[in-house]
Amino acid sequence: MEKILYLDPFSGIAGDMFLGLLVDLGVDPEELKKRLSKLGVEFELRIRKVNKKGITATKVDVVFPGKEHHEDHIDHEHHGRHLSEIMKILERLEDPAREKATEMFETLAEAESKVHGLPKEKVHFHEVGAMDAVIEIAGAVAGLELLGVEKVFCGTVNTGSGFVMTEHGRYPVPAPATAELLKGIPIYVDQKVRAELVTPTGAVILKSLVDEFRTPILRAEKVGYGAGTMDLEIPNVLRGYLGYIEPSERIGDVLIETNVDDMSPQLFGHLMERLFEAGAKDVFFTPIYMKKNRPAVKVSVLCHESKKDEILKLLFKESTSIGARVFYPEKVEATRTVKTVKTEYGEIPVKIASFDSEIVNISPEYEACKKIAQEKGIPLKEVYRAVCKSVSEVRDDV
Ligand SMILES: O=C([S-])c1cc(C(=O)S)c[n+]([C@@H]2O[C@H](COP(=O)(O)O)[C@@H](O)[C@H]2O)c1
Ligand code: NI
Repeated sequence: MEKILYLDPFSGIAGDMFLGLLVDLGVDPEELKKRLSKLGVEFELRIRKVNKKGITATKVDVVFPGKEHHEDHIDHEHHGRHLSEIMKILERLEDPAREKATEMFETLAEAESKVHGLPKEKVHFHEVGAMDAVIEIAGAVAGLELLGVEKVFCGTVNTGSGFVMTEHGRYPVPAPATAELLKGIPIYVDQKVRAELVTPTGAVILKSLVDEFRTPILRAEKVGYGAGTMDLEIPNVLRGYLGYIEPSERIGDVLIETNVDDMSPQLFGHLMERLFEAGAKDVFFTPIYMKKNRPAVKVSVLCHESKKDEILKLLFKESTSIGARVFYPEKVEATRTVKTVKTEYGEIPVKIASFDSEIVNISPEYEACKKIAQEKGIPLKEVYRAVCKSVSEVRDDV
């Protein structure tokens, strides 16, 4: 069954709140620190239990040596950073975290660039947030991997309201960069909570890591709370449910099929393009022989049931079909997690698929293997061999 995380941001989200939630849900801080040590940045994760209006939550503070209280003064060593400097740091991560974290910082830079009318390369990340955001964003990606979360859902996001002091001066809440990042995400500006509940880092975590903004029917195995810094009249925490989608929810997709025996082959390419544009998750054509051995093509379209009518209408408009069959397939998938194995060429992430509590597939992370093959000047298949050798030796632990 698909392991999911459902976020309930009734008090918004910031980078530290998301990290606190992940630890509260079971991420091992040592394992998280180990993955983040690849950044080559000296920092500590100060983790403690706090009480927010009666709710016990986990608070994570990113602390840089000698900069114990960076909130009350601009920390000149971390004073503002340009995108290029930050990218060099994030490039030290291993895939898939590297790719996702760099994409998230690009997104943050694009928002800041749009708001201030600056080219992305000239964007100057706000002093206090720059290095915190690096750790918080890389930690968010690594933490989801460590929890084995396969899909993230999120409810409507409370942005808070009022004004906040930033390096540009008093800014409206949500801050302009936050508002830019929250485009397309369901939000509400809670006039009763006069505080900044969503920061740009929190917003980019939602934008890049949430798969669907809706409340699924789920069964939670764990409920966690990540604490924010401020004390508000509401509990300033980010709540998250770790669990599984309820079977009835799994019938989210429909499979639409129709046989077409009198349509010019030229039209099939256009039909496929239009179906994908309309939001089909997959489209495929199967050659078949119908009654009296008439050659034909079975057109199959997989889409979310909310798209069914739109897809059916398009199918009838763009093909010669006037009828279709609609199936409600139950989707069965292996559970996927990422683990790191020690090999003679160093630690390499492997993707593990399990079904019914049994490992059914193990595949080395291609980008990480390719990087090692290039660095060591050895064939890629040699790196794969070393991974398979290590996996077979430690299969029980993997
Ligand atoms: O970090 C960035 S890009 C940033 C942009 C803006 C603008 O609206 S422009 C404002 N801020 C403010 O800095 C603090 C910390 O934000 P983090 O995302 O770094 O936690 C917060 O008050 C933001 O509103 C940051
Ligand atoms: Ni700004």
